[in-house]
Amino acid sequence: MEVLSTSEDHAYDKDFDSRKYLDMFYGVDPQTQEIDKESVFLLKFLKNVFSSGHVQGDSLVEIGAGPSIHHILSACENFKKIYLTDYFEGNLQEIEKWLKGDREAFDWTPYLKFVCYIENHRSSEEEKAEKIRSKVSLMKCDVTKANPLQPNSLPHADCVIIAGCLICACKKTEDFKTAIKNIVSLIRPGGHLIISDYLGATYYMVGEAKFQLLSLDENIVREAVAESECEIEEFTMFTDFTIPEKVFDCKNVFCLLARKH
Ligand SMILES: C[S@@+](CC[C@H](N)C(=O)[O-])C[C@H]1O[C@@H](n2cnc3c(N)ncnc32)[C@H](O)[C@@H]1O
Repeated sequence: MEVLSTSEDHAYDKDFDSRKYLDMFYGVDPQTQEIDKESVFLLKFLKNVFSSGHVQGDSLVEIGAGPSIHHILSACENFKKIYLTDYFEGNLQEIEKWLKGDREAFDWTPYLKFVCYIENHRSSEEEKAEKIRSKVSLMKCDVTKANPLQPNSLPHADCVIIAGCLICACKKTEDFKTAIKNIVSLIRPGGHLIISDYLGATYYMVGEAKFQLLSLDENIVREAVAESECEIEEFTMFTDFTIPEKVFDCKNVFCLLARKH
């Protein structure tokens, strides 16, 4: 049975299967252990940002991290504390399994290996995993709230990452713009915002459940970032997808780095 969902009716609490999501979008061929081209694009972008030396500090917050840890594989070298946050408790529990070294946890080894390789082995896979385990705290979030971390709060962060979340959480362009303002309120002046998301996508599947997406274009993204007191420093796009259209009708994925005034 197909369930068509938006985050408005709390679809992510009801229908999102964290483990199925990981297996579908981040599982690798057991023989080759190769990660997909889109993840390669994103991890190289993040490696370049964090090895540049100008995006670092005390704390980094990832908003809407889902059940995944791969967006902080390079960032873990540059921050003392990292907060991985998501709307759905089940996603945080999935990350917790990995942090605790649970045998049932998703295996991020191919991603750790790849990032160590592109970073010229400045840390070993084990050292990187240990850094993440010692620095990460988990927290609930909701990008529709003026303080997305409510009822919690944190000192202003040096950097916030949000990837593949806003087109799931927002129904209209106006919601998208408001959500970006909410997220930017977590960043200190001069701190950085990293966004990665999809353009022109309208749905994706996790098992039998179908999730609606907000179809964005580049202009809306640029406008929303400009209206949130941030200036875009880098904007890059990837189009060579291998994901079947019946699973995810994505057209382009972008990554951007912006600095808060
Ligand atoms: C497609 S998943 C992306 C997860 C992860 N960032 C990744 O790239 O694999 C979308 C995520 O958005 C989260 N989400 C949905 N509505 C949200 C909201 N209002 N606030 C914060 N996160 C939300 C979901 O719980 C889910 O983890």
